[in-house]
Amino acid sequence: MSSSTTSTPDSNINHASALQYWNSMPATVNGMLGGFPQVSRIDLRGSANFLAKIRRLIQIEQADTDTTAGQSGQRKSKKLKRGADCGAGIGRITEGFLRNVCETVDVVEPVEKFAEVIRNGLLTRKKEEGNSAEEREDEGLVENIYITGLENWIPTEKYDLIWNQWCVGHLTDSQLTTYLQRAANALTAHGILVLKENNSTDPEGRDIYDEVDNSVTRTDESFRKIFKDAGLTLIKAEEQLGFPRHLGLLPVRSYALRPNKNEYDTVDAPEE
Ligand SMILES: C[S@@+](CC[C@H](N)C(=O)[O-])C[C@H]1O[C@@H](n2cnc3c(N)ncnc32)[C@H](O)[C@@H]1O
Repeated sequence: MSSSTTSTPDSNINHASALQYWNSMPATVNGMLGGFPQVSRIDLRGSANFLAKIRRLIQIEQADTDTTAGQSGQRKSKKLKRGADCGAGIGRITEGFLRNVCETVDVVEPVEKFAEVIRNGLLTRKKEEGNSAEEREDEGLVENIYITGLENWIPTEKYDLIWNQWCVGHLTDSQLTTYLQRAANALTAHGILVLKENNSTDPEGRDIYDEVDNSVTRTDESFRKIFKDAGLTLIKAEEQLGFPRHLGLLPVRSYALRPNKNEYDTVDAPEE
């Protein structure tokens, strides 16, 4: 979320420096959001709306191939079986959004002190006398916690949803391309891969290297090229609206991706 930048390519990315930066950040929502904790609620609501739209698209596809589904889009939305919160930090997204849409969530996060917050938190808490009904309902939500960067994560489960937010800028283009391929292979038949990231607004249309947190902020065009290179189909892209203008934040875009499928091959300009 940092806004201090210089223009250099993604070859500047150095994982050790990025981890040093994140280890120096507080394990709080403020630390996760670079000093803008007030955008968290709007962001989480926007993510829930985006996912609901995607699930409607997928349900229509399922209904078309499933004669028991009845009228297109009439199927009831159930919780997804397993989701992944990638580059999860302290679990802000799992806590504020994924818990409402997934039965189980796995977490991928390279910084141990952030993962520790999730491990010791409410979402993985064991049943104890005195816990409220709401707490018991969440018991066991987080199952696996992988302490690693996405460039090294080899999924061993199948996921209905793999959510990546404000973290893939720590991967080079080639790492991101191969990571997306691995993640796509770990999706269930109707699974969805989502990236929600800042977009570069460089007037020359370049990706921007951020020397503060050691990440690259990509243009919308760069993301779409990487998705294509990874063999993925972009089924929907949408800009997050509603962040207070005076904060001067970069545009944030959500991308929903699936492995290339014949029925989507004609979609070359996804609806915004
Ligand atoms: C801006 S925070 C976002 C955290 C969380 N996604 C959220 O939105 O609250 C960036 C996170 O990316 C993590 N990160 C850094 N390098 C990473 C890598 N190579 N792979 C995955 N995550 C990484 C950081 O440790 C940090 O938790």
